[in-house]
Amino acid sequence: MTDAGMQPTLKVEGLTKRFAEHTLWSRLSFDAGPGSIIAVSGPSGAGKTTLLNCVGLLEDFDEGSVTYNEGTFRSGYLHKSRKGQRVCLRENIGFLFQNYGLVEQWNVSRNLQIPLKMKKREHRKERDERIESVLDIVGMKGSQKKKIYTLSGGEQQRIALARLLLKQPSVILADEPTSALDQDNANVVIRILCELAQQGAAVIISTHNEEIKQICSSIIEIG
Ligand SMILES: Nc1ncnc2c1ncn2[C@@H]1O[C@H](COP(=O)(O)OP(=O)(O)OP(=O)(O)O)[C@@H](O)[C@H]1O
Repeated sequence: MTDAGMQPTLKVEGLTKRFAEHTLWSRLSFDAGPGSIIAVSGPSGAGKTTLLNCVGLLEDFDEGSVTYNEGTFRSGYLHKSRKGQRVCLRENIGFLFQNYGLVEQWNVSRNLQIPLKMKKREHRKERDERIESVLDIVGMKGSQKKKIYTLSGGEQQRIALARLLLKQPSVILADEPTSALDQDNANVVIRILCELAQQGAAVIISTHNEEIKQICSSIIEIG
């Protein structure tokens, strides 16, 4: 998944997840380098969402490790130190969820200021220009003042994509990002994820969608 000699952006080694006596998946290992698009595939209940949550440091796992450029997170890391997790989430990881993950009561512009604020204080004009530019890319030009709850699901997912374009995370974890969308909106999601990969992100997508699997450099089957 990475070129020989190139440092992977993300390294997953021997990852195992259990709920009580039930082992969801065990000893999963894979690398993801800049530009790679990896599908996570498997039947309903196989643990695709749980895998993305574990790789994205939102949920602990029972064995193994997840390594980003900043360091390695081993099983139990959530009980030890949350600082590394917070830095990694802020600097490296971007999510694209089925429920869009936006603050519904805020308008589009305020939602899109979150990644910009996290990076550095920018001048207002430059910030607004960048927001305008990414909204144009996702086909949502002029929507800055609209409240999120007034937008359709497809429009909300476009705003979530605009947020990824602003944040430029090195790893993007997308959980069934097209499952609730019509074909036009699904095409936008696929196009932007490909662009983000071309710009150097490693993209991991849980999906049942055959079109998405076709753009992936590899597929991880679970369950
Ligand atoms: N906190 C939890 N405690 C116990 N079981 C859980 C917990 N979270 C998830 N599970 C179980 O783990 C299994 C995998 O769930 P997950 O949502 O990861 O599957 P999935 O492959 O993404 O499914 P789908 O394709 O339907 O979205 C399910 O049986 C679920 O009930």
